[in-house]
Amino acid sequence: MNLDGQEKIVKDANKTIRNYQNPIIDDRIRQWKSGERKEMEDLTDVLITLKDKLINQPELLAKATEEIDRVVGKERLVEESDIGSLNYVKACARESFRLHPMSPFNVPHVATQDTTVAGYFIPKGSHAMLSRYGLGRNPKAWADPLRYDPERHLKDGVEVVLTEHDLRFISFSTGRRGCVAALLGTCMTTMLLARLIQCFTWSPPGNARGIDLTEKEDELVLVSPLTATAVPRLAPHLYPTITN
Ligand code: HEM
Repeated sequence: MNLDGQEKIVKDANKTIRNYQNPIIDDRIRQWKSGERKEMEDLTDVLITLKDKLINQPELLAKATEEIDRVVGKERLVEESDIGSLNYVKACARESFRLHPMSPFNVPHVATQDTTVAGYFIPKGSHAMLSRYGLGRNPKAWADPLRYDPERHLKDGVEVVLTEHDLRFISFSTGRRGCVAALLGTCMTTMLLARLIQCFTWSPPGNARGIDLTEKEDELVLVSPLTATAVPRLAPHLYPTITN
């Protein structure tokens, strides 16, 4: 959407920020490469080491598969009634929501009156945009924020949900304009993920050793299209067939 020509304004603003930031980042990359820098100090260091951290982690997939096999078995497909017992699968979905929002910002909202949020004065009429990306990867809210770690959402005896009441990430937003269908969204997301895991054994394509998860510089999408090999792991009669 390019309402009121905002695309050009945002692109120009990004260009200004990049002109300022890039020399700092380039210098930091040089310091890591030369061995001059060894300790992570701030978000720039975290981002530079992202590529190493986002290696594929087959052991996590194995845990999710094990949970589905234990709760559901291999004789039937995952049903909605299983969702309450699939805490690890939901933790994986929740971790993906945190780390990989499908858009960098929530829909803009306009302040209808002067207000103060967390010490920041927001005058009436301001367009407020919440950064999903900035919140989900905020090192003050999340330890080791760029690590894909579903376990961080697991607490003994507590059912995992995809909403985040402390707003440390904002997939469904909140308040009067928050998503009215968070429960349905949770159900659809969990069912889809659980069935993809239950029905197929996933591996990198061809002889590749892993899947390249590097993100584009200015967008949240991957540099290379995501391709993976899926091999059915259930009895053939469990796969719905398409009939015309
Ligand atoms: C994983 C799935 C979903 C996610 C992450 C999601 C996320 C969101 C977010 C962030 C908003 C707030 C937008 C804003 O700031 O104005 C929103 C609003 C809304 N969502 Fe969802 N949504 C999901 C699924 C659904 C589904 C399945 C439905 C309906 C069947 C739905 C219906 C709505 C409606 C009607 C609103 C507008 C609420 C209002 O402004 O009063 N959402 N959603």
